[in-house]
Amino acid sequence: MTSPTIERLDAIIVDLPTIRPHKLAMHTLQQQTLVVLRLRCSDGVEGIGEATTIGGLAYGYESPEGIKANIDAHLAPALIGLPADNINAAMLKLDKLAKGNTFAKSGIESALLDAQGKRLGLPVSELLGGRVRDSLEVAWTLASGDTARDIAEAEHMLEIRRHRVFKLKIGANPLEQDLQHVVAIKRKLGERASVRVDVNQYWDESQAIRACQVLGDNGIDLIEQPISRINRGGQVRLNQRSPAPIMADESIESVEDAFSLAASGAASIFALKIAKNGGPRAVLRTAQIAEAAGIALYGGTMLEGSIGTLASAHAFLTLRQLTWGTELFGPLLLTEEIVNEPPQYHDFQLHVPRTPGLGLTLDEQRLARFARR
Ligand SMILES: O=C(O)C[C@H]1C=CC(=O)O1
Ligand SMILES: [Mn+2]
Repeated sequence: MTSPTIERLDAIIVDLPTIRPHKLAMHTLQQQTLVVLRLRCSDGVEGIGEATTIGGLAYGYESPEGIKANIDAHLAPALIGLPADNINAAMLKLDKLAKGNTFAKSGIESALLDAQGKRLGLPVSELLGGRVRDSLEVAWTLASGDTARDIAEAEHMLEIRRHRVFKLKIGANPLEQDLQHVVAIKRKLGERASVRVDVNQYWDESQAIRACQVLGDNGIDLIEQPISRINRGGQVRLNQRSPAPIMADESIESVEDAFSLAASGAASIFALKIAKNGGPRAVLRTAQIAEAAGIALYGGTMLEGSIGTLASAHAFLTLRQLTWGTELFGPLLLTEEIVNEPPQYHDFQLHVPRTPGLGLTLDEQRLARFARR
């Protein structure tokens, strides 16, 4: 049997409004920009993928415009004519051709898996070896910038049984103000919710030493990326002395970073992100490193829309342990949807049906409406 070949790969930049401003230490999102990938194959099958980052170049080394330019000029031409059903061979060729570019590679790997799943009638989770769960706990990020508004938002999420785990974005304000904000929210929610913080690298070690102590003493369950990814020694020391566990996020820009962090003992939890590792298969390599090192796992997001969220979810469904759940809420932050099958969130979980591929089809009209011209 001859293999179908890859005929075309298009990268489309899509701008979608958010339900409210989303304040991170380095950037406030007023809208989110997705890069949607369409991979067309000679057997008529189309795979879709997504390569999305946060805040242009404020968060990571790739911007939406850069992702598209590199795909158009370098990655797409290298894929044309390759067998569409050999994902190992296609990704190997891209790894030889391009250093880094994990966001672009993640979108492409997702699209290849989606196409292969549709071709074989199998969900992506089954292509990845099989799921061990059908749904994932999903945390919500409180990032309105206002304590009272964040508390009201959390109460509403508990009431409608959508989220009971909350991640607070801090780091941009003076330290004392941030600590008061977090402690006030935890006091109000009490044992009804797990409250965690993400500092997005904004503290230095001297601030983090005290802040981690205060947060741990006040019932905060997890502290994400308190200091710079560059300060490896500081991360190791904090991981040893913080009463609340430390999670690595920005520190992981590749599977190799994950190995090096595990070897130096710099975190007890890893945030898994397909975009940072180079795709749903690549992120499972980081998960395996963590498992071997006794590091716990959390399913992270780059605030992707439905395509990137489902690509992540299919990988996370296959994990042996996912102690800290996920934050796959990206589609819920957007006011508009570009797929025909919006992801299903209820009872604190994202539920992933066993439909072929990622289980999504593009809503062509809405895609055309929001695509950047
Ligand atoms: O983890 C990050 O740093 C990025 C992202 C994930 C959730 C959220 O609100 O922002
Ligand atoms: Mn983070």
